[in-house]
Amino acid sequence: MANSNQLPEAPPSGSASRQEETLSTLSSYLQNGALFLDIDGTLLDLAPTPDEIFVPPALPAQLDAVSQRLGRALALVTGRGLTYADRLFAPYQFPTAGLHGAERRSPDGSIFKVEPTGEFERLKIALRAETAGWTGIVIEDKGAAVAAHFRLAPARQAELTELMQRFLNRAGPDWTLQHGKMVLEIRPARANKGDALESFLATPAFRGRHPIAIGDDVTDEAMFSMANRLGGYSIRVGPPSAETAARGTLPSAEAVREIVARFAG
Ligand SMILES: O=P(O)(O)OC[C@H]1O[C@H](O[C@H]2O[C@H](CO)[C@@H](O)[C@H](O)[C@H]2O)[C@H](O)[C@@H](O)[C@@H]1O
Ligand SMILES: [Mg+2]
Repeated sequence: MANSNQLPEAPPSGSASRQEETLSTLSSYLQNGALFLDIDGTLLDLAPTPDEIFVPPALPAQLDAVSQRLGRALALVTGRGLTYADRLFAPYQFPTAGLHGAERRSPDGSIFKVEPTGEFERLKIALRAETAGWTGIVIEDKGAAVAAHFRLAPARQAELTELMQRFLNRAGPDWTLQHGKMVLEIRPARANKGDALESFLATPAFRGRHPIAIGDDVTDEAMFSMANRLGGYSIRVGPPSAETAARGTLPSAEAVREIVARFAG
């Protein structure tokens, strides 16, 4: 799988009109839409490390207002763990898929979480120990997944990829290596963001609505394809890219937040 940072990008010409087209298509889909929102890089600006993200104070209530306008057909679909995602938008709680689709809180409030095995706990400790002297590498423990971030040490990408591949082999076939923005993650292989979107769409508040998936990274491609397949719309946040299943484009998380604020009323 290609690293999102290496995706070839389409020439910038015409990007303004593509954004206008995206906004007008989005507003028509929102009439009877169900929103599936990625968090990092889509709702929130990327930060140097996972815990340095900033949640604009107005955003949680605005998301709740949008959810209400959509008859509660709004879900967060993220690589973060479920508990972490909840903390970001407290006191509001949305239907959420965490760990790239492996964890879920369904609209009825029922929770499916993946508990890390003892062996996986030992693997995380070993990974931490092995990278302890690697200045700038940040290990993020997400329970049943673990991320190794190289945003602060980009020169280490190749050796970190090799190391994570070795740890993936040790973890076994129930896990997969997820590439992301300056990050490599070992995560449960059993689900992806597309599966999460499909299963939310089968629940009463979402059923019969047009799915709209908004994301910024490789992991969101599964959700873009699923939204397209189910008669919906998909938007990639970032510079226009030739290699995405997304049909629309928005330049930044700030642009997504502006739409959220406007639609919240
Ligand atoms: O699916 P998402 O909601 O976009 O989550 C994907 C990963 O996001 C986080 O990492 C990314 O954001 C960090 C904070 O801005 C940034 O420092 C890092 O370089 C990015 O890769 C998060 O830490 C991961 O657990 C998520 O899987
Ligand atoms: Mg993202």
